[in-house]
Amino acid sequence: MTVRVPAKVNLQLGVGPIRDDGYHDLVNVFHAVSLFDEVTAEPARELAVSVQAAPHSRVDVAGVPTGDGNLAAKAARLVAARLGVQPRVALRIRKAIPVAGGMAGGSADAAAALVACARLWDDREQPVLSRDDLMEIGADLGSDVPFAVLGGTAVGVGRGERLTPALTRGTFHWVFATADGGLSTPAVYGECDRLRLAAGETAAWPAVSAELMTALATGDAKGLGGALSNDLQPAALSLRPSLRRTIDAGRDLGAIGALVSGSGPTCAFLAEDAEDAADLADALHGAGVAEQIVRASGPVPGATVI
Ligand SMILES: C[C@](O)(CO)[C@H](O)COP(=O)(O)OP(=O)(O)OC[C@H]1O[C@@H](n2ccc(N)nc2=O)[C@H](O)[C@@H]1O
Ligand SMILES: Nc1ncnc2c1ncn2[C@@H]1O[C@H](COP(=O)(O)OP(=O)(O)OP(=O)(O)O)[C@@H](O)[C@H]1O
Repeated sequence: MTVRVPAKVNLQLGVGPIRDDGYHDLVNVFHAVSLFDEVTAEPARELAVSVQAAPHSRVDVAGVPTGDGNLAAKAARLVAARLGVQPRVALRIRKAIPVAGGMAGGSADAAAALVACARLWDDREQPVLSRDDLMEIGADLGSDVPFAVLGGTAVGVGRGERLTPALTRGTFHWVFATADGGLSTPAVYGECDRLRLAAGETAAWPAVSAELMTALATGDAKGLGGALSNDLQPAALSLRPSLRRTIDAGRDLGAIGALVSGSGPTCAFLAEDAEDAADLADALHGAGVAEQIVRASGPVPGATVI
């Protein structure tokens, strides 16, 4: 049983006030792009996880846990518990999504494991667990996991786990610049709070950008490029100042939108069409401002059995 699962970029990440549980209320417009991890689930004597870079990808998997710390292992345990079976499965993860890169790679693997294990253990005409059930289980694993199950483009509120699909038209063409070494998501949220406090700002309640929704619904790439926003970007730039040079290079080289992806350090650039994306990717490669340059398009479906 093999499941393919996409990375995400956040088209709008509005970060509201910090809540009593330590999370921030968000307006989080997720967009799934064609950069995929694959997770294969096979019956085994006991739960085991192996991780490798996908063929032709140069993802550094050294920091990814292979034991119970792996989000895919946690996902398998939760599905087994819900179905009342033992989690006797070997999970083989092949990663093309950068690790700790702000593209939700760990969440993607968790979503893939949810879908794969449900198929393996709940294989009847009327499955006990629906896609909605898997998204609900996923929310306990991480705020980004439900979206990796759903895919497409969607607006997330609460911690980002309560999702509504968004209307989109056509395909958007992206170039991603990965960085050497990741950024910790809690550290980036913490830096966002620190910067706001130091500036005497109180976090406003975020609202969905009408301009962004219109651009998505009409397939207007230029409009989308102008409406991209990420409240975590100042924090990511504060923790990794070299990203400023990457963002500026992308803009100078013709990107119609440029921002840090989620908590970073991957930077995302929007191009007008596939041809411009290829030119931009070549130019960014030549500029030497990133570890790797990767092209992808969106929206694409969420975790899918292949
Ligand atoms: C930055 C994003 O990737 C944007 O989609 C997400 O908001 C982060 O999602 P994630 O990696 O699934 O994060 P989680 O595993 O749920 O939370 C990790 C940590 O990020 C911070 N966190 C996360 C989500 C949220 N709405 N507010 C937060 O403050 C908290 O410090 C939390 O302890
Ligand atoms: N299957 C997995 N793949 C990658 N990292 C994992 C996995 N399971 C657990 N982790 C841990 O999670 C950390 C964050 O990884 P991840 O790649 O999900 O970050 P991210 O893409 O920045 O996440 P997000 O965009 O959701 O904030 C890693 O450093 C690693 O220790």
